[in-house]
Amino acid sequence: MARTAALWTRKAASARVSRLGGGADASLASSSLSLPPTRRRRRHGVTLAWGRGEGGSQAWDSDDWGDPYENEVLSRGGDAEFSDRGKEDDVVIEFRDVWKSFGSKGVLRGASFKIKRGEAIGIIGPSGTGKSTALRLISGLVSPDSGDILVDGRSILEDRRKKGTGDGNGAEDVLGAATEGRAKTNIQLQLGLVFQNGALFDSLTVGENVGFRLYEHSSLSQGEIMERVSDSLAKVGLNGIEERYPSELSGGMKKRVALARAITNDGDGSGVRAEGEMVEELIMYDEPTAGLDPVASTVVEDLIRSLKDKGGVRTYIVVTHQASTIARAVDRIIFLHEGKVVWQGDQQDFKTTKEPIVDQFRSGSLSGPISYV
Ligand SMILES: Nc1ncnc2c1ncn2[C@@H]1O[C@H](COP(=O)(O)OP(=O)(O)OP(=O)(O)O)[C@@H](O)[C@H]1O
Repeated sequence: MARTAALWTRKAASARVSRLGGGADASLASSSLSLPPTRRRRRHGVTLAWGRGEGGSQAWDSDDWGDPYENEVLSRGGDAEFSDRGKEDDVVIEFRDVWKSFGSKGVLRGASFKIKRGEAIGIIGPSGTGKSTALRLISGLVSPDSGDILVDGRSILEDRRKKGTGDGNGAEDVLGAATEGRAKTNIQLQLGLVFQNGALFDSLTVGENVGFRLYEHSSLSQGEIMERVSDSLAKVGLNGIEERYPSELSGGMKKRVALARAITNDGDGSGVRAEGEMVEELIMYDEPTAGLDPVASTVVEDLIRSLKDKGGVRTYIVVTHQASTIARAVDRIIFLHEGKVVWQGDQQDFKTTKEPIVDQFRSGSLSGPISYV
């Protein structure tokens, strides 16, 4: 913590200035960055890598673009009191009739699905249908209004009931859990969330960005951290760029750096060791190829696939609109429409299904059940 605090102090002023792009995102960045990153990182226990906002490099996505303290609530895993009831061995994520609104806008409206350990899942569907929200719910950046989410068989609702004071759904309960949960919760399931865009600290070097989690959480020496950083960068095909700054990188490189950050494991969770390396149990990629040219997209798609194939990532979820990413990086597809799962199937099914919503989405036709009016 001290190391990052020093790092932060040294670079905070310029980081704040460089990240404030204007508008709503500026206030988000401002509120996010008004706290030292250590406090924020402790809140959700997931790896946050790519951020929202075209061209922006927000380091942290505070989700509701509101209360940064909400992130405190849902550190995933580990507490001995966390219920194992209902656990299915190979189901790593389960949504049970999940509802989520933002203000008066209903986003998820009874979404239910299961993701098994080892799957390469695509969550697709029309814009605004709640795909990114689903990732945020899994990572604990927001909490459901009703329904439940089981992470590795553990009910977040029950967890919050135990730790909080309310019924597991209300804001008071959330804050109650936050207060108590921070000290008690250990990370058991290694989760990584890779946001849509950069989310690199502009004022930190690539090496400092990639090693950020380790500076925050581990007791590793500087040398050990830099060794892990180099390993992660090598895995994404970016050897030797530790001293560069994000502004010196292309969009595709930034995405790969963010990916390297997501897989740089501090080893304090229960990720399983395989051949001496930590395994990320679940990585979630939010539109990892958005804005990339076709070849750069292929590089990222293959990288996502190869990180799993080589054993560094056990399960992943990709939210994407890109046909190439669906075809190349995904085995099974969950289709969301108007906040519900309307179709699920594998690649072959996706290509051939006559389900009207999927058919329209696939063809890009203006006529059909999907309406943008
Ligand atoms: N924190 C928030 N506060 C207010 N509204 C939000 C918040 N997060 C999401 N929304 C709204 O919820 C809706 C669903 O957003 P979400 O990002 O989950 O959709 P999506 O399916 O990922 O869309 P896209 O494909 O366009 O990225 C959108 O209308 C969005 O503006």
